[in-house]
Amino acid sequence: MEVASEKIVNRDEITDTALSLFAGDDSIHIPESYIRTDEVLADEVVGKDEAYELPVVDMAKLLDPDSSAMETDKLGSACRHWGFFQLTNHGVDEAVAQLIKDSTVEFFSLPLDIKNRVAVLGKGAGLEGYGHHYSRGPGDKLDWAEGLILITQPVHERNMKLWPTNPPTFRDALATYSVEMTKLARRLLGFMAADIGDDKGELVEAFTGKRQSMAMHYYPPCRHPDKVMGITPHTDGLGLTLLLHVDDTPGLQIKKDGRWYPVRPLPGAILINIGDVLDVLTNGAYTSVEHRVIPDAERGRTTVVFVEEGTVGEMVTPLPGLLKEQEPRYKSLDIDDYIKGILKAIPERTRFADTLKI
Ligand SMILES: O=C(O)CCC(=O)C(=O)O
Ligand SMILES: [Fe+2]
Repeated sequence: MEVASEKIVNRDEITDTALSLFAGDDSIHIPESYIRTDEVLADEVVGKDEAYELPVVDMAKLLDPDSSAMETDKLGSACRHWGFFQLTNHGVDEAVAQLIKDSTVEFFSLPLDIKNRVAVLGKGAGLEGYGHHYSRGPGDKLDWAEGLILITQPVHERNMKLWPTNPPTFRDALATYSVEMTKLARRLLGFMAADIGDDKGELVEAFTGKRQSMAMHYYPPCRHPDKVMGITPHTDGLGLTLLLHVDDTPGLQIKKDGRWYPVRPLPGAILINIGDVLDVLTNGAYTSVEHRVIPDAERGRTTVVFVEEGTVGEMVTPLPGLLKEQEPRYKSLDIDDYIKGILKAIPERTRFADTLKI
């Protein structure tokens, strides 16, 4: 992402000390830079004595003419009220999903010097590569995780110096998985379009041929999960996010009405969440949801996240077709300026899309 080279977002490298810490070395105290107890405990986590259900959408029911309308309503309701859902029967090629899962696990288990061959290139050099997740205030706090972020589409924007060659399957896994996710996103967007009343294909068009990126995360277990954050609370700044759980370790929490709801990964499901840009494209009908990760006390957790951008031409804007019957709730902005805006907003922990609200 060329525009990402603005000197504003920082990703710290993973050091030997960080890895020993993550490996649970008792002789190392958790450094202050990882301690965020106040923030972790600030808002209530729903659970223990309260039953709750989070949205699940079934792709097989969306595709079946007998159940499609009802399931589309369910999809719409999840996108409007929760901004996320777990998608079952999604039809993703199992071998392709397995390849990216295995390659990711293998990558994170490699010695640090090999992983650091694709390390983040340092302050101001862009968001891609292996390292800590980008720092999102307060101060210089670090997330309890290793991450690898890469642009996957368009092909000419791939930064091959940062695409791991170890394990040898990784590059192929990334390329084939991104194709598979593109197909799935297309399909889902078609049902979202039906739900919001976009009968001109504008929503699918907005995502066709646009930039895509992937983030692989490994959240090591932490014996003090009330002290550290696996990923700082945020909304996804771009369009649509599709998340694959590599294991069944819990950790992701979704915020609704001021409380955190832990997600229990459904075996084989893909988790979908609405990013800020999709909120804008739907003129505020869909909600981008705040989420965070708290590491598990016992088990590591690995995820593979695919993100797709969406624009009308080059613009982040409500879909023109929707504005025939609705007043715009967001101003329009060129995607390059929008990305500059979100990069500036990341360390400030603000949601740049809010500045476009009318
Ligand atoms: O790994 C997860 O559960 C969440 C990752 C995430 O929020 C992101 O990559 O934006
Ligand atoms: Fe996210």
